[in-house]
Amino acid sequence: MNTILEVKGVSKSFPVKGSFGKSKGAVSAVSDVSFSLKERGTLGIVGESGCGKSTLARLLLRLIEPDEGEVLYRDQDILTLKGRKLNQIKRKIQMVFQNPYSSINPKMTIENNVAFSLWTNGVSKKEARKKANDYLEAVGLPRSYAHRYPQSLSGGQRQRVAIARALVLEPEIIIADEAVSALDKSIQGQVLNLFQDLKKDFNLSLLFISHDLNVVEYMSDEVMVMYLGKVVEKGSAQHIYSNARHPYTKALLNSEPSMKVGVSNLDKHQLIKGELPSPLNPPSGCRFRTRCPHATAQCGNAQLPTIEVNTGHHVACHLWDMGTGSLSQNKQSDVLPI
Ligand SMILES: Nc1ncnc2c1ncn2[C@@H]1O[C@H](COP(=O)(O)OP(=O)(O)OP(=O)(O)O)[C@@H](O)[C@H]1O
Repeated sequence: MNTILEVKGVSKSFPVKGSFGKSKGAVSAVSDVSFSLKERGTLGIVGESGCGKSTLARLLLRLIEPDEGEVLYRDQDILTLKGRKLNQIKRKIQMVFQNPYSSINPKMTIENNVAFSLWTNGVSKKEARKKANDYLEAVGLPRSYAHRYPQSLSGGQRQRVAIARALVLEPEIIIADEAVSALDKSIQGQVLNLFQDLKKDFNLSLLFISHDLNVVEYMSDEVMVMYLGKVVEKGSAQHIYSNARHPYTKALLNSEPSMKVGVSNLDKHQLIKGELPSPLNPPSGCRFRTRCPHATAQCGNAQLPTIEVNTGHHVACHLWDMGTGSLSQNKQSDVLPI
């Protein structure tokens, strides 16, 4: 499969001001992140709240500008583009946000919500409405809903409208940022299946951002795990879920209750030890070292390499082959039971 999007060494810090506007430094939200998304593939991006997932998504859409790095869409660095050329590519990358209650306009009918971006791109009202109705149907909403207002729809139905609005511009990439997190568990599955169907029907490539490991496993061919703005591990979903090598990935997997039928791991459901360090002053070297039960003095070394432990499976940990299996096999004092 060809690469459709390649991200190289992207970083973003936000300046933070204290009282009287005095600078308190900068939050390192995304630090030297690189990955590629394959054409018609799904890359899941996973990590705890605050690890930089949404900042990364906003950087890819150029809603904010990175401090450094490259974002290549079909080999073209979109960070260097301006005007019409940039707009053409921006249409090809669309986003579905977490909250369907705030992301669609409550004062517009559903049809107009979907048609709006076509009007602003110069499509006639008649043509835009026709297309909007086609895409509402594609996401499973009856055409009779077209003249309704968002208030009359459930959360799942609103998210379908948000998906139709993203699709109507005929993108090649959809970035779904916590797109099912605000929905009831019973509705989440339907929306995930909708993404899977649409991906096939419209030849889409998906960047699927979520803090929910079960959701990411269900959706993704490849997975990237982030911690405090850094990539700690990436590889095929199979490698990550069956043979995780970074202590943070292992800890995350151990803290997630499985939703697979017949699997009960609630008894080993554990929280990761310690507090997330402040992104204003992240630890040097491996940013997970302050919470890692295996950390050594070497982990503070700023030049720690990322190691390819298997084809396409990269781990930012020099202890990747310690063979400890999982945190559940460590001393009980290393982990906190829920
Ligand atoms: N505009 C901003 N100004 C200052 N700090 C910011 C800004 N946007 C994000 N941050 C900080 O950057 C870090 C990463 O935030 P981000 O929202 O990208 O994480 P996330 O993984 O998407 O978390 P969540 O799932 O909670 O949204 C956090 O420490 C956050 O407080």
